[in-house]
Amino acid sequence: MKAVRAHRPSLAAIVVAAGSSTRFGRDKLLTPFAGKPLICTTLEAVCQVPVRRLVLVCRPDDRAKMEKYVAQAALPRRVHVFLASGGLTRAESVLNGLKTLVDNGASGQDWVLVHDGARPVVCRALLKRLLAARDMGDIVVPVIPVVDSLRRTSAGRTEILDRRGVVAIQTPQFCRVATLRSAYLNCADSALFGDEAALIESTGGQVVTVEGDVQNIKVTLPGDAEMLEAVLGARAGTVVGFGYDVHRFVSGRPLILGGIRITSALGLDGTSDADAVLHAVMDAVLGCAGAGDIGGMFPSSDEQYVGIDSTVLLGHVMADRRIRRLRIVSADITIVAERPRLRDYQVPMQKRLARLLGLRSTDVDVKVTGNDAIGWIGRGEGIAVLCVVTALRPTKEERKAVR
Ligand SMILES: Nc1ccn([C@@H]2O[C@H](COP(=O)(O)O)[C@@H](O)[C@H]2O)c(=O)n1
Ligand SMILES: C[C@@]1(CO)OP(=O)(O)OP(=O)(O)OC[C@H]1O
Repeated sequence: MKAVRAHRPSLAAIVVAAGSSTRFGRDKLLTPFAGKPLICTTLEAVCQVPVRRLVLVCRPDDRAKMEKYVAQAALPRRVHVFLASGGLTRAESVLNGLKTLVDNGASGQDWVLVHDGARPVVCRALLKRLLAARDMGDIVVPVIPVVDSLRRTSAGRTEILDRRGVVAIQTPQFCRVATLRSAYLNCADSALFGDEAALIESTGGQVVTVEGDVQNIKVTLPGDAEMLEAVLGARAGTVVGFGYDVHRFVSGRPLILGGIRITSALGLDGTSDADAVLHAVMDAVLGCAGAGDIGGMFPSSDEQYVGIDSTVLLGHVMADRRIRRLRIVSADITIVAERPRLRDYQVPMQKRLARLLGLRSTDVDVKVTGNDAIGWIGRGEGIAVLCVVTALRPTKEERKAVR
């Protein structure tokens, strides 16, 4: 989040994410959809065109979480992200974003895309249509035709509305920084306007429309969650990664599995804390990206890994560029151990793993089984863990955008 020096016209984005999610029922922007918090998907989507400065406008209470999600998002290296505080209205939030943009070196001649944080699937083709129409008016907006019949309801009575020529307005809305700034300066009450196009038009500016995209949905109602998952799933390909790990029981070490301390007379031997569950999970995650294994990433010959907490290693795996580009969708784990009894730890492990992987606990399954007293596992000499992780691979467009 460092300052950028002013230069000839460049592209910026303001993403407004300071709403209260009242109609959705929980904080939709921080909720994972198809394995990624919604806001990360939106930020990645808007950066499919060469954005240099990106202002994320959020509620002051969400600032720390948003900083974390910005760091998690797979954004191109050219993008400098700044956070701004939201206001009481959308207009106030956009104005705060605009001030932050200008304070961080954007010039009036720069171009800005103002986008709803809750529209995570804006496609590159739509962004390019906006950029191509930049000189045709004062602000460019995407629109889609209204296909349903319309009625206005009031006090129990309804009246038919003529839908001919009626379009629904989407975001991003695209204009010069100076155009947006002067619209705010010249408008008595910007809160009266629902979007930037209405505001700019009210001060005499010309609005240009381009074709929007029906998939560019604004996640608003609880039912939109399924629609969003379906759109994201349809756009990406599923990949599967498999992981396997074995560690030997020894005395004098704690037993840690899935990031949870287990009551046991014996622990597992290893360079690290020997958390075989996390090791199998990490290998499965890496497998989804074709990124090798943990032995290659964290060699046992390297002293820095002696006694290391495996949740720290998982943090490194999740922060790897190749992994950040994926959407981890599910993890299915089987622990093969004759003893100790692990049944009571299944749910705590499931919850811990879900948090570490950024998943809902229903997307993680932890199974435990013995080995019918057969062989080395049956004799209680060690344990084995198997794990399958599924993930969505980014679309070709997303891969091109993040180098
Ligand atoms: N270390 C273990 C192994 C098994 N369990 C629980 O017992 C069930 C039956 O185990 P099998 O060895 O017959 O597959 C298994 O589903 C687990 O619920 C356990 O708690 N700890
Ligand atoms: C976790 C690492 C870290 O050096 O070591 P160990 O704890 O020995 O675990 P193992 O699964 O045998 O090897 C993977 C290593 O990356």
